Amino acid sequence: MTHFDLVVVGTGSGNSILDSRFADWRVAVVEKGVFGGTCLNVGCIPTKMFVHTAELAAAPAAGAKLGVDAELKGVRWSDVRDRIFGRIDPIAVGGREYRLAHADNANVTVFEGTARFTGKRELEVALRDGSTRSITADRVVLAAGGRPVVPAGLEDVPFHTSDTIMRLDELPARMVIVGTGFVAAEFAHVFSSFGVDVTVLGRSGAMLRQEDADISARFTELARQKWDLRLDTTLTGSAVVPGGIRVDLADGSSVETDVVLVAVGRQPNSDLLNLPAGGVDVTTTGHVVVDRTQRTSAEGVWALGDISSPFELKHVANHEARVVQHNLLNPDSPIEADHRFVPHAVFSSPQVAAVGLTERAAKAQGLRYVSATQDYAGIAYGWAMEDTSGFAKLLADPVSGQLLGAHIIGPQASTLIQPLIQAMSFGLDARSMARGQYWIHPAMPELIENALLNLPLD
Ligand SMILES: Cc1cc2nc3c(=O)[nH]c(=O)nc-3n(C[C@H](O)[C@H](O)[C@H](O)COP(=O)(O)OP(=O)(O)OC[C@H]3O[C@@H](n4cnc5c(N)ncnc54)[C@H](O)[C@@H]3O)c2cc1C
Ligand SMILES: NC(=O)c1ccc[n+]([C@@H]2O[C@H](COP(=O)([O-])OP(=O)(O)OC[C@H]3O[C@@H](n4cnc5c(N)ncnc54)[C@H](O)[C@@H]3O)[C@@H](O)[C@H]2O)c1
Repeated sequence: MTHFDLVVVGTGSGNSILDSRFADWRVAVVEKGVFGGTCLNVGCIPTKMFVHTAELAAAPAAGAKLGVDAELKGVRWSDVRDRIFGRIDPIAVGGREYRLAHADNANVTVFEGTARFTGKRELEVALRDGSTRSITADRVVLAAGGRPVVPAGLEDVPFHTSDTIMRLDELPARMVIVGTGFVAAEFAHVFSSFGVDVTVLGRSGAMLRQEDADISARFTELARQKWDLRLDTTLTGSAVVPGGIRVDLADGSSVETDVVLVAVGRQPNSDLLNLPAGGVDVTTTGHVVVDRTQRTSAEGVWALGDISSPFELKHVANHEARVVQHNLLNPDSPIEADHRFVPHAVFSSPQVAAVGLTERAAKAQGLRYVSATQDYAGIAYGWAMEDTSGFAKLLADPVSGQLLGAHIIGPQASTLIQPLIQAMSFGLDARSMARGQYWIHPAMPELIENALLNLPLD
């Protein structure tokens, strides 16, 4: 049994905790998979590299209505894939090497295997070579993330998740995507832009239904023009058939495809950790229970990121890692995580970005609010793009002008949202934000300026 000052389980955001301030701590890092976790290897970073490439592939088709006749000659899938992972894989390898061998990490022991609790702050690691190691620690950080959920009905066919779909050997002609959330919206955009015939299956009647209803409705309407949307139905079964895979739906229809991508959400990896032995409580969804300082129910055990957060976003995992880092180093002056205004963006086509309350949530909370929208079509840069479907929607307190929620669907939504996140985080009211600064003309942020001015404040 080896004792450590600190054990970190998971090398996604957990890996960023360690720096020179821990140089005289005895630290163990446990990783069962690839160094760097989901975001680097199978999440945010490669997906956005594919999304950017998809936008280039889609551009010729979009040019025609502006009078530019261009043609997509082809997508060299294996070159795209190998360029992206040729950049990412060495980062994961380098991160592993750094922890294993660099002088900065003389105090760090890396265990490559799966950790599970055997007692309070006592862990057993099943190493990849088949052996086990028992370790104890004064402090444990759980940063073990989550994994894709696989629905029933796919027992008899091969299928992909976001973990594997980006490494396909070749681009298929047809793809069925099960799910209508972030992963479905982003990969439907990527693969359809590359020429794949995409079908999306959803249980509910809309895509991105967690978004504000106006955004979800607009996204669904646009998605229907590009992808075969089969909504309000569920997958009941599937079979391998000559030439592909048949997916059967509850409405009695079926779809034939070459590849199935499952995108129905993620579950925390808490079940791999034998948490009851460690005294660590979980919610009914399997998320580790944490207080505002990221402490779990077990003394000396902290958690961060997807294993404990319902947000399942990298910027949240990184923020929580900084909170845990501070609290490990400064136990007498702990800080709290700030989850007031957590933004997100869906990098599909169109992009969607949001922060704060949807109109549905504002109503449910009984808040007094006013709302306003501004179409891209009504701003000069929107004319330049000939955009006819994008808009921003703001919700604000009618008296104070404080923003309650902001929702954007359209080009560069993920960037345009940032000043609104800033305004909400620092309490800047809509009037001051609109008129207390210059807005560059005729740039896209005029969308935000006009949406702010459209708010019917008291
Ligand atoms: C396809 C996709 C796209 C995404 N895009 C975005 C995006 O654009 N923006 C955004 O903000 N977020 C995005 N996310 C979400 C983001 O990737 C996650 O929120 C983030 O990576 C979570 O970080 P984490 O450190 O909590 O967990 P992870 O990065 O998942 O790290 C957990 C690590 O723990 C290891 N582990 C698990 N159990 C054990 C165990 N018992 N013992 C040892 N090791 C263990 C795992 O192998 C893993 O390496 C995306 C996710 C996916 C799937
Ligand atoms: N741009 C980003 O920030 C980004 C991108 C990708 C993923 N992510 C993160 O990863 C998480 C997982 O993404 P996701 O798209 O898998 O989940 P999600 O929660 O966004 O969407 C899952 C969808 O699948 C539906 N669903 C659930 N069970 C189903 C079933 N049996 N059959 C059909 N549909 C079903 C749900 O109703 C939901 O609409 C997200 O919550 C997000 O936080 C973020």
